[in-house]
Amino acid sequence: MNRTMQTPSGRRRSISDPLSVALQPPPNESQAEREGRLRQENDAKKRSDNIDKMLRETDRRNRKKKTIKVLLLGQSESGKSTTLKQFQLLHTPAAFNSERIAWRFVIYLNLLRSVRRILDAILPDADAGHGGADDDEYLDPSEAAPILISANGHAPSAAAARDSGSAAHLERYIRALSPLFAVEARLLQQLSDPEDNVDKEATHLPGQSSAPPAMQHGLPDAAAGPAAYPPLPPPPHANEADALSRIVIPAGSRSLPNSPVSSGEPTVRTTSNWKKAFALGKPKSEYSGEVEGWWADRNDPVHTINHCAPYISQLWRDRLVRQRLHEKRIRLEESSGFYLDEIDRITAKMYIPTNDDVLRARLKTTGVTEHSFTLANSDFRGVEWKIYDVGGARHQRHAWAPYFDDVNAIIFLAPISAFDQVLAEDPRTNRVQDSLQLWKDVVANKLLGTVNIVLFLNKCDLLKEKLNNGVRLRHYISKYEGHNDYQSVYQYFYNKFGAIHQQYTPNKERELYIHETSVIDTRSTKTIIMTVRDIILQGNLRNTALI
Ligand SMILES: Nc1nc2c(ncn2[C@@H]2O[C@H](COP(=O)(O)OP(=O)(O)OP(=O)(O)O)[C@@H](O)[C@H]2O)c(=O)[nH]1
Ligand SMILES: [Mg+2]
Repeated sequence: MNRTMQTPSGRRRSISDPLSVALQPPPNESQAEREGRLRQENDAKKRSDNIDKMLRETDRRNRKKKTIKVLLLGQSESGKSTTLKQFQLLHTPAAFNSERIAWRFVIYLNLLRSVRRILDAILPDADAGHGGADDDEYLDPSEAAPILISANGHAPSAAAARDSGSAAHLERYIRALSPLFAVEARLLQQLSDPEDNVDKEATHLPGQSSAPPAMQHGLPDAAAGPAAYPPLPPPPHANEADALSRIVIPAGSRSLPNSPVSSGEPTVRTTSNWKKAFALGKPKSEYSGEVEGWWADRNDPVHTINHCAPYISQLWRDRLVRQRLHEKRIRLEESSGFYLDEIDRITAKMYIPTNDDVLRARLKTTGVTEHSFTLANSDFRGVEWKIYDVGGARHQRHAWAPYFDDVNAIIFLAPISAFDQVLAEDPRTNRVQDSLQLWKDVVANKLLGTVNIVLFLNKCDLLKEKLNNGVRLRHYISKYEGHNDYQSVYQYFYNKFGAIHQQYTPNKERELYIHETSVIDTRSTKTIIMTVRDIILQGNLRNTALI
């Protein structure tokens, strides 16, 4: 049976333990020896306690300073910035709210881009420039891939558009909406960084025209269209026409004024303080940071946009326009920054973007954006998170590598709805193919061998919609032999991305976490972000042997 003894530190030790035996006082210890020994033992205990305290303190300080760096990767339009917005909404809602009003301008630009896409499509003889050939959407990189959906090999029928009555009818929209081009040019100029915008081309705006004054204000020419078509609505506030731009499109014109950026996509350098520049006025509410009063400013773009709203609305609902878009296989509903179904709300004078509006706004990233936060209610209080959002277009990817050195986790976004689309920067490359290649490069990277990787198979909402609309995966991926329903297609992509990781990762121990996401959906994304946060934290702590 083991006996026990009490040490000076109060711990009980078994005397069968050799250390305990060695610590036992000599059997014939004198009183003086005993006092000396106890003094020594007490001193040793004090030193030991001090070391324990220092270690605890160092541990606490280390934890406090611990930073977890997460890199968002994926091709352009995969949803990286949208994911970052979701992190902001969850962790720094006050900052998100204070920036809300600045997004109004990006949303206007997105709306105007949709209008431009439609007008481009309905221009008289717009097919002429294409020589009436088969679909060649992918031949012109300036044709934004996310909007133009891949061809199915049939030449579009332009019979209806060649009808002269319908052409005149469609032309009237172009004239009625021409004031919007000046607004678009002005907003793009304000938002874009001229040094940074590689897409930039000369702004080309027609000068004053000899068109009748009514047309100069974008008012419809009632006599121009055949009676079979409903007349365009009268301007809602004719007295505001003065504030409208004077850019006009001459009748019969075959081109629109160029967008100041060739891709028509607003881009902003991440270092530029565009949100502040567009914040306008002083915040009114401490909670929302929302401001009021811009509608009193006659120069605010809302006046022109609001004035043109009924025409935009009619354009979007027009049977002939829809037919033209259908012939050209343009599905604006599936494109980024689509607001045409909510024109009245978006163009209202006192419009303030909702969370969903901000999440759906499209602003291409150049450079790198950093977002930091600490978790307030967590066992791991004091851990600082830094999320890095990068540009995903090909010419932006060189900026990723410097972050590989000390990143702790990667969230890779692959928009699997894009199986029928091509890259805007390279119209010969299918977007899912590009995602798979990029994924392979990331998972095979040796520098990232110990980094936690989370994969978001994103834009699942659009994937569902696309498959429901009858778009067939087999048409674009000939090897696919499964059914064309959502579950089968999702599983196919799940397996494909998973297999690449398994095959190419330099770290066979690494666990891969795959999530089915639609990152514009706040509720589901919030849950996913919280799960991912815990996975990353635990993985990282395990790596650094903190637990
Ligand atoms: N319907 C739908 N739209 C999405 C989803 N994720 C992102 N989007 C939209 O797609 C567009 C592009 O998303 P971004 O987050 O800007 O893409 P990005 O990866 O940051 O693109 P770059 O900055 O060019 O690298 C935005 O208009 C988003 O609102 C999604 O899951 N579903
Ligand atoms: Mg981005």
